[in-house]
Amino acid sequence: MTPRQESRRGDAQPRVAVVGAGSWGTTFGKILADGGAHVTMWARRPELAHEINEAKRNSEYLPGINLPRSMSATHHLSEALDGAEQVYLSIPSQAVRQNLKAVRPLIAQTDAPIVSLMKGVERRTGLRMSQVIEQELHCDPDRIAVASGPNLALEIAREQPTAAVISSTSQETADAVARRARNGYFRTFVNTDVIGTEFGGVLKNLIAVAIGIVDGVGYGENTKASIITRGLVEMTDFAVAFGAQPETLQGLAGLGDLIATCQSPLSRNNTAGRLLGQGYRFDDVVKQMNQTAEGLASVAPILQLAREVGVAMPIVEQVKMVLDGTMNPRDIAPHLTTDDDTPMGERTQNGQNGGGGALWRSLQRALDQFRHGGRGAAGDRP
Ligand SMILES: NC(=O)C1=CN([C@@H]2O[C@H](COP(=O)(O)OP(=O)(O)OC[C@H]3O[C@@H](n4cnc5c(N)ncnc54)[C@H](O)[C@@H]3O)[C@@H](O)[C@H]2O)C=CC1
Ligand SMILES: O=C(CO)COP(=O)(O)O
Repeated sequence: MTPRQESRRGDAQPRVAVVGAGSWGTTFGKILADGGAHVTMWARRPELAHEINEAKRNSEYLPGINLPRSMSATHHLSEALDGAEQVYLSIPSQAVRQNLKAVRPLIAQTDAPIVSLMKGVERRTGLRMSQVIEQELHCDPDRIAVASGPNLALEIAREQPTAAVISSTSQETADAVARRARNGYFRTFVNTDVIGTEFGGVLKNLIAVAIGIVDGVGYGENTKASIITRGLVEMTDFAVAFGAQPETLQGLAGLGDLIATCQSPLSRNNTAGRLLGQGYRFDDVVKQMNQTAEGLASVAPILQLAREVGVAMPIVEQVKMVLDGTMNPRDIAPHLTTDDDTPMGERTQNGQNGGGGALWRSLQRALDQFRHGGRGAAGDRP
């Protein structure tokens, strides 16, 4: 039975499409199917589409996981997108623009929300994925949503209880996507801070690479806790400089994802860092990774963006030096090595963590409520 015929059987169910059948795309497809949708996956390789259809498995990316009957797959993009009321994208960030060129004519007649599940920036332009989508699909930003949070695919595929955040500049779009993408083990919160939500997902990957490096070297919990804490400061400074709400970085898409990714051996960014810390060269690490580690491609564009807005990112700078082979992984540390003699305050550049931070936050909140007719824009809300 073709995916189209199979989906006709479930016509009462809302239909959604997931473009990309790797570990996160397939897991998200399962989330949506377990939430009541009929899901059609687009897989680049026909043999993977065949395995999902016939065996209800994706053994390469999600070993041991049985997929729901209401999930099917095709390697024809047009079949996957046909009639979809929401479209989810889950392919490596560097391949998104090129794939969107094929998606565009196929969804020209619909106004289905487009949801980015990705956590990288485009290397060449430094653009976030929602910006690339807006450019390539020529669509209203209110139609675009992003999903983020502490979401290690295999744990969720095993139905371990997890929270995530769905963000869109349109509250209506965020709510519609959050309602569709939830079930008994996956709870979605919403916000309208797309910049903070996307940058949270991108930046935590870079800090997770740093954690992997020190883990590989053999350093212990003090080093890791120091990097996580100072890493969150770097993430917040960077994102706020680009217009994010600081609260978003304290939520699921910031601190939440930072904790999950830095702690888990399931994280590919963490794993790539660990190999570097063990002494493997960058090229060898890339060869060993058979799944996407977004952080490796995002380091350079993020540092370029940081320089443009004058934000210091000492930990990310050191990750780049280790990747480039210009710093011994043993020398990576949670401080700026060139600034050792100058005592620094611990707070973020926008004044978080202190009295100034509280004042800043209440001013932001007041402004925010004013802008949104009494409702705050940031903070993860059910
Ligand atoms: N795996 C996870 O736990 C999570 C991943 N993400 C994000 O999801 C995105 C996708 O990651 P994963 O699914 O984990 O990666 P993956 O490596 O498991 O799968 C990537 C998929 O994209 C396909 N692909 C690779 N190059 C392509 C190209 N040029 N054109 C079209 N398709 C291509 C692959 O065949 C594969 O199906 C990344 O941005 C990642 O940061 C977000 C949350 C959790
Ligand atoms: O984003 C993730 C968890 O939230 C997955 O992290 P990795 O891409 O490092 O595996």
